[in-house]
Amino acid sequence: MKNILSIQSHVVFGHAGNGAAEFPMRRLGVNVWPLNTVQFSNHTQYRQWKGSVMPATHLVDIADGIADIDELKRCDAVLSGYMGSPEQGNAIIEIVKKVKKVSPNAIYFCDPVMGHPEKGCFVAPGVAEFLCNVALPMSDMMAPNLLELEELNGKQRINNVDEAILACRELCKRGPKVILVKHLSRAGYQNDRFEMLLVTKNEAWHIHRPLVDFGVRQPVGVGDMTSGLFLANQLLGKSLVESFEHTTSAVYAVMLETLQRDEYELQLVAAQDEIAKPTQWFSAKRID
Ligand SMILES: Nc1ncnc2c1ncn2[C@@H]1O[C@H](COP(=O)(O)OP(=O)(O)O)[C@@H](O)[C@H]1O
Ligand SMILES: Cc1ncc(COP(=O)(O)O)c(C=O)c1O
Ligand SMILES: [Mg+2]
Repeated sequence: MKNILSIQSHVVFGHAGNGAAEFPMRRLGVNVWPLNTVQFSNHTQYRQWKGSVMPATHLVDIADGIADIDELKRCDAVLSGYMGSPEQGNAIIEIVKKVKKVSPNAIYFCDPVMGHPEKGCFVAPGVAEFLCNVALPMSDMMAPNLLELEELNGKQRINNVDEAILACRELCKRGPKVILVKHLSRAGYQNDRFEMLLVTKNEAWHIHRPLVDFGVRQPVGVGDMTSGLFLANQLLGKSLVESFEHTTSAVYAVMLETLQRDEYELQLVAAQDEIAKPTQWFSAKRID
């Protein structure tokens, strides 16, 4: 059994951060050790929430506790997502180093959540800089959306798929071996499809799925679920392309279930069999 130390936000009501990634990863058949960076009542796109950001020392403490019972060596991957502060980022990097020391093959998968102020997703000052300067060179895999990719690549605007591939290759030169662009949005080929890219030094793959029409109230946590599913697939020994295709297909099934139930929060439990074995399969196309 593979073990993922998943360091992300936790919401008590609904699904974002660990609350969006943990169950789908477990449903695929990997162990998850959730380490929560914040505990909020609900995700921040409700525009009001209660709760606390964990002190950075708490994160390292928990990892040290696992090391003290001599179990940190069984960690196969660290996954990081929404960070409550740049200090938490430094703590996460310290944890990654501790894990890699006792588990040299462990991978660090960084989902560089930077938020969308215009969408109501707020990230503390300094987190974006931390992700660009510190987390990027330490990570083995990264999963930015388009805005995050632009930010990581020196704030240069990306207008199309070719430019997105080039930007990913620039990131590959600085650390990560695999870049999953989990939402191409306006840089994609078509504006009536949901598109993603998978880029390594030598390959680039493109995939698309239909847009599901939620109107203005788009579900949150989709990025977190996407990163979690991709990493879980990788740890299960799937190829990059199969991981990419399964992730797209499973996320689409959850989106459909959510729309059919007329819900705002992702319907992870209702769609669990579809997460494991999606009925509709989307295939990736090699474009480079
Ligand atoms: N098939 C789909 N149809 C419509 N909207 C989708 C689909 N898949 C994902 N989305 C939405 O697209 C957005 C992706 O958001 P984005 O900010 O680019 O990535 P992230 O989820 O990491 O923040 C989310 O609001 C999500 O609800
Ligand atoms: C607490 C929390 N975690 C994580 C996220 C990221 O969610 P997404 O996967 O949609 O980027 C959000 C977005 O608002 C959030 O409020
Ligand atoms: Mg996101």
